[in-house]
Amino acid sequence: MTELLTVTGITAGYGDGPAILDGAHLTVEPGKVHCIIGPNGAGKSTLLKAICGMLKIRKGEVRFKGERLNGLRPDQIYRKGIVFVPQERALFPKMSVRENLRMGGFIMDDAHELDRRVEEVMERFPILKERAHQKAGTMSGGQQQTLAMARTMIIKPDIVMLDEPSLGLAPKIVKEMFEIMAMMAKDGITILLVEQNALMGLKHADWGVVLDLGRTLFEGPAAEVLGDPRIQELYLGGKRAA
Ligand SMILES: Nc1ncnc2c1ncn2[C@@H]1O[C@H](COP(=O)(O)OP(=O)(O)OP(=O)(O)O)[C@@H](O)[C@H]1O
Repeated sequence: MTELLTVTGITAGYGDGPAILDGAHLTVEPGKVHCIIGPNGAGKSTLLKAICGMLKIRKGEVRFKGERLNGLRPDQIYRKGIVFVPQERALFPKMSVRENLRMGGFIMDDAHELDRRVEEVMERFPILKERAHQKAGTMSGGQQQTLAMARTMIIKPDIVMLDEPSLGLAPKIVKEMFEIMAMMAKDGITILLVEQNALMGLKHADWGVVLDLGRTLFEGPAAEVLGDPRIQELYLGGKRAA
C-alpha cells in the first residue's frame, strides 16, 4: 500500500488548552474516499484542522508524500495540495461566485492560468456558471456547498478534507453533494470526510476511521466498519448496515 498521508500518534488542542487529540492516527491512500466517524466532541474536526496546519501538533507527526508537515503554516500546506472545507464553508458571502472561485487559487501567480482554471471548474458545475455574478451569500445552502467544493478544485488538489458537508442540507441536496464528492474522487482527488451521519458517510467511502476521545479506535475498509457489530452498536446507532 502506498500511503499519500499518514497521521501517527498526534496530540493537539486549542491554544494552551487540554489535548483534544490524544494519539490519533490515520492512513490515507491516494484516490480513495475516507470517512471519519465518531460521537460529538470526539475530535473529528480537530483532526482535520491539525492536518491542515490550523492547530499546532504537540506530539506525533503528519507526513504527506513522505514529507513531514508538522510546523508548516496553513497556506504552505494548501500549496502542497491539501485543502480543507470547514463546516461553515468559509465562503466570502459578499463576493460573487466567480470571485470566490478565484480565491481558491490565491496561491497561483499566473492570473491567466487562474482565470482558465475558474472557467474550467465552472464548466463542470453549470449552476455556478449560471450564477457566476451572484453574491455567494445569497445562494441556497446546497449551492454554497457546491461552490465550496468546486473552489477546492481550482488548484487541482491532492487531498480535499470536507467537514460535515451535508450539515443542514435537504436529503436531495445531500445526494447531489455525495455525487460531487464521487466525481472529485473519480478525478483522482483523495477525500477525507467527516460525517455526522456515519452510516451515510461510510456507505460513500472506501475507508472508515472511528475516532473517540481523540484517539483512533479502528480504521479499515468502510465495509468492515459498517459490518462490525460493536461499531454498529456504539457508533452507528445500533443499526445494521443495509
Ligand atoms: N476553537 C475551539 N477552542 C477550544 N476548544 C474547542 C474548539 N473547537 C472545538 N473545541 C473542543 O474540542 C473538542 C472536539 O471538538 P471537535 O469539533 O473536533 O469534535 P467533533 O468530533 O468534530 O464533533 P462535532 O461533531 O460535535 O463537531 C470538543 O470538546 C470541543 O469543545
